[in-house]
Amino acid sequence: MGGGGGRRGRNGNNKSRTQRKHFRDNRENVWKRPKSDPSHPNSNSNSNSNHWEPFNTQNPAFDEYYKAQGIVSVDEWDAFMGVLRKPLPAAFRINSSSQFCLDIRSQLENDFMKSLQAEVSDGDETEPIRPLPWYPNNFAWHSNFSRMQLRKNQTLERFHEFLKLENEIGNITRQEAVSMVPPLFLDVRPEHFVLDMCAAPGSKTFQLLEIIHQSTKPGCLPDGSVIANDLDVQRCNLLIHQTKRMCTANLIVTNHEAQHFPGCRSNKNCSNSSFMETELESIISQLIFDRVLCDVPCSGDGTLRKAPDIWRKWSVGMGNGLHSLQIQIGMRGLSLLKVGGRMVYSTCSMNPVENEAVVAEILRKCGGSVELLDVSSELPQLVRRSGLKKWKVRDKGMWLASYKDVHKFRRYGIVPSMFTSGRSCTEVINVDHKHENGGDVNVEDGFQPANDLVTPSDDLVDEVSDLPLERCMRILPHDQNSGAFFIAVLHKLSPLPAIQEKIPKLKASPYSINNEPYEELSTIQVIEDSNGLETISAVGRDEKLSEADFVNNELDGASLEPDPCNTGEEHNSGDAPTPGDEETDTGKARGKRKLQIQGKWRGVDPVVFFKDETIINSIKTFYGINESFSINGHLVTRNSDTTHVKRIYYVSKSVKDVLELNLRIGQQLKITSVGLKMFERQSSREGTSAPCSFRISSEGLPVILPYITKQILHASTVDFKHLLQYKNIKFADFVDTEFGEKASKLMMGCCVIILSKGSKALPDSIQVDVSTIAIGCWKGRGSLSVMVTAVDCQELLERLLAHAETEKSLSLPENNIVVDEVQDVNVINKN
Ligand SMILES: C[S@@+](CC[C@H](N)C(=O)[O-])C[C@H]1O[C@@H](n2cnc3c(N)ncnc32)[C@H](O)[C@@H]1O
Repeated sequence: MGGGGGRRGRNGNNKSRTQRKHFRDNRENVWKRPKSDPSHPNSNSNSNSNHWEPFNTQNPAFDEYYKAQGIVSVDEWDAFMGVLRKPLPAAFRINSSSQFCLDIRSQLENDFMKSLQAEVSDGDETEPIRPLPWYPNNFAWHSNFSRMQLRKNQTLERFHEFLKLENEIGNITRQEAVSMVPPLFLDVRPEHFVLDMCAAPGSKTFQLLEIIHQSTKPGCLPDGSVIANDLDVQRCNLLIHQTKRMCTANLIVTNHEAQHFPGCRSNKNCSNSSFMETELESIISQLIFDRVLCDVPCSGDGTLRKAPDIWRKWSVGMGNGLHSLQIQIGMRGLSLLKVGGRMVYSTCSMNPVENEAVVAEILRKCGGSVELLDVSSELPQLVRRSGLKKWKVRDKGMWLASYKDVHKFRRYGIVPSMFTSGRSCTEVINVDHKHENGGDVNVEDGFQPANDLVTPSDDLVDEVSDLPLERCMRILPHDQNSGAFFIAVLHKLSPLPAIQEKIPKLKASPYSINNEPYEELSTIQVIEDSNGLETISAVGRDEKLSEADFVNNELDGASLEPDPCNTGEEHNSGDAPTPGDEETDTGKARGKRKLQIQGKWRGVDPVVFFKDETIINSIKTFYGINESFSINGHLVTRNSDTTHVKRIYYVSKSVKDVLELNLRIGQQLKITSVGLKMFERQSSREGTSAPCSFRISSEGLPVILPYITKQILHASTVDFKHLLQYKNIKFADFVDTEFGEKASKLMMGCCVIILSKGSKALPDSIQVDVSTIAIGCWKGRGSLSVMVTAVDCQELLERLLAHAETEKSLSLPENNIVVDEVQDVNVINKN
């Protein structure tokens, strides 16, 4: 496929030596920051200089800590640190459930791989882009350019534009390569019910949804679904924005502390239920999941190449402070997992206290009901290292030989589970007494606390874990030019034992809201019955947020555009868009205002089933929606006053079941976002005279398309392209006059135009399939207008042109007409 290369005359073989050199120089770039940055050691705060200086990538505490942990051998240390100090190459993933995924892969393989090589190389063998060998179907790619280079280097402009556009549409997702790994080990299938416990900003949620949606036919929804949870409400909004590109009816976004995620147990025999007895038998009575992703908050030192500021901030305390929370989240995840299910525990940290120590403690607590899986045969091309069997604990400049030192040196916040043995104080002391009695060396007597100048000798920590921690995986940057990650795959064999635990007061984590600690001292009790269903009782901080939590809070993702399906959307005074400008209301200022409004109403607006028969019937009649489309019970809104509903969302069967459960149990689940926007009230000037007051939204169109029998027409390729280009065409101006006539006879209001395969408009009754391209339009008095965003129009046009160019290059005689149409479009472009 030709992509856009030919059209823009960027075939690249004529690049000058200077340009190539410029590229090579750029590739050796290091991160830079303004010299006047006050946090920079060499900064001169009075200087207005525009000079950029390399980030400081030195942190002696980091070196000392990791040298002692032995995550790499002494020989490798320099290579490891060398790569860690280099910027991270960009990586991205093709959305495998996108209609255009094969086209995009082919464009990368056949166009960009070659053209980029030609543009940038001068005998340089390094491939500018290449598929990640361990990712299935060549759907994930590594680029040797950092994000900064992609933005700054002119020779890469076409590729950068391609990435930007496809990312915005949702056909690709930029994501750090190693962050793509945990969902792959989760072994998710389309029928699975998956919990993503700490999900924001949502790149892994997106991957999970892709897997769930894989190979679903048009108009069908998968049986499975994903609940994506995050404690941080602003990051939840980023997640909603990310996953909106997926157009899914199988996602629920919630806002809970993962360690206290509600079990939503309902009493099936509850007599005041509004459900029929027969229905009760088939509905779920508690949330238990087939798969759980536990990608916990962590110190993040695996992302040093992407976020070099961590060099300055890093301290041993970051990992130590999160250890207990990580265990709690892991335990909660396992208690919500079905017997036989898989949970992946992962962090983007290299620190064993956040990794092996957490996994070891989870295994100890679960006492044989959970096993650590050996997944060495899965993804064999992914280079990874075995988990550590022993590690060292450090606190405030001191190495601690065992938990006994914690008391001796008054190290609060250090818990037994951080140590390789996982033993508590009493256990350690008992062991020492045994040693004394047996004539062994008394560790305490002989122990000299290490200080910052002393590297711990191996005999300080001589214990080796007897748990199979080597089955954990640590991905290190210098093995395959990536970031670092830690992954452990757990399998639940039987119900968890009853666990009685004291949870110590936790330090504030980097993710806490307004720097408040997550939890006061509390007691948690987990009791699991023989079916694997459990109850959890805990006393914890109620994380209700006040309006003040939102106001003036900038979001770190600059492109954030909150999704209207968030709480409070019905209270927003924004006018419904007029035909032709659907979903174009994405200005940042407006986004911020909406966010504040969402904050105000968060937790107040429940999700309600939309049951207004008059409206539903009017929609069904207007679009001729086939009876086989499950509509009743699948529509929800956030406004119980249905006369003022602006948007109606569609939910899959599995999501519907969860919502019904949540209603029965008094809305324990705090739902931030749910459903696929399917219908939107049309309140434009034209809309008031339309017989149906709801139009079909572009997100919902693919799901309902096979069931629409009225207000639908097939357009020839040329007329379809003209619609995308001009946005509004008078009936008399269509090339195919018959089509123009048919369009004029549609009812006033929303209609659907399908691209005919071939040059002529086909009969309007043909079946839709995965390759069907359709857009929502507005039939007005004298013309048709598209109701698709400008960026969607652009992407569709480019894709159609790319197809036509491929066909042209194949020179098939029957494609002559298509080629003419391409020329036609090019001529229009020039004008
Ligand atoms: C490593 S990030 C998750 C990245 C995410 N899985 C992804 O792939 O995009 C950790 C997330 O945990 C969230 N978090 C922190 N503490 C939490 C808690 N107690 N419960 C739930 N989420 C929490 C943070 O807001 C942050 O978004």
